[in-house]
Amino acid sequence: LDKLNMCMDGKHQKTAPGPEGQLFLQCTPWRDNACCTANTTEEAHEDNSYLYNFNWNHCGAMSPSCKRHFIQDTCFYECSPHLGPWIQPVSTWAEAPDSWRKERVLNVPICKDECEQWWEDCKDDFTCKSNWHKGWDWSSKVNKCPEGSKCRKWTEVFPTPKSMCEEIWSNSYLYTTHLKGSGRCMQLWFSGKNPNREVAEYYNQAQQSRSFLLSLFLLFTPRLLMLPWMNNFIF
Ligand SMILES: Nc1nc(=O)c2nc(CNc3ccc(C(=O)N[C@@H](CCC(=O)O)C(=O)O)cc3)cnc2[nH]1
Repeated sequence: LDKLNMCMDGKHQKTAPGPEGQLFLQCTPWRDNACCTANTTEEAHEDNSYLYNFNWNHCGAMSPSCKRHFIQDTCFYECSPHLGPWIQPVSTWAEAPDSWRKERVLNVPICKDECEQWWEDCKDDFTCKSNWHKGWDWSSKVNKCPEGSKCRKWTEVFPTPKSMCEEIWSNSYLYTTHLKGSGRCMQLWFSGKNPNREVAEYYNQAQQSRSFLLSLFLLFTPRLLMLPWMNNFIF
């Protein structure tokens, strides 16, 4: 399994990444190597698309400047072949019955400048919820604000860019202080060669050396000495 070139077992992703000739508009940067199909990328540009029947306009029409970021997020989420280091199994018993996907991404390091631009462009919009994954009223075909959550100013629901990027998709993203082009954060926007491969390489290395050090530690530390520390996990 190649963590640097794979697709998550989500709702719409392909089983393996590969070239796609005809990706649509904002998703075209992924055409050389993508986890999405052409159809998915067309849907990504629609309101209430069949992808998730998700209604961006749940508190009045979302502004075009804001919506383009959500379209780009959808392209990134559906098409990225370099999310391997952040893919996690969805444990149906611990989390809510999250049956619409088998895997998710957790803490993908998003570039500070992209997150801030996204938030700036949505500042004058409205929403009723900070987590858009859960708790909607689905009694009609699309999501509506549930009873008791009123539409509020974007900046009231999300006081900072960090709060928006991290909360909106249940910590899919981790806000960083790195800038696009640094090779230390994932970019939703790019043209030409996908800059996220080397970012995935960097974080994959870091994860591997951390788990190597942990295994050394476990190998050489007598279990009895660890008992007091193990109490942390029992109490
Ligand atoms: N970056 C990124 N990360 C994501 O995880 C992501 N996820 C979606 C998918 N969005 C959604 C939103 C709501 C429901 C939904 O059906 N919510 C139900 C609960 C479903 C369940 O937990 O089983 C609800 O209660 O509202 C599904 C997918 C779209 N873009 C993303 N973009």
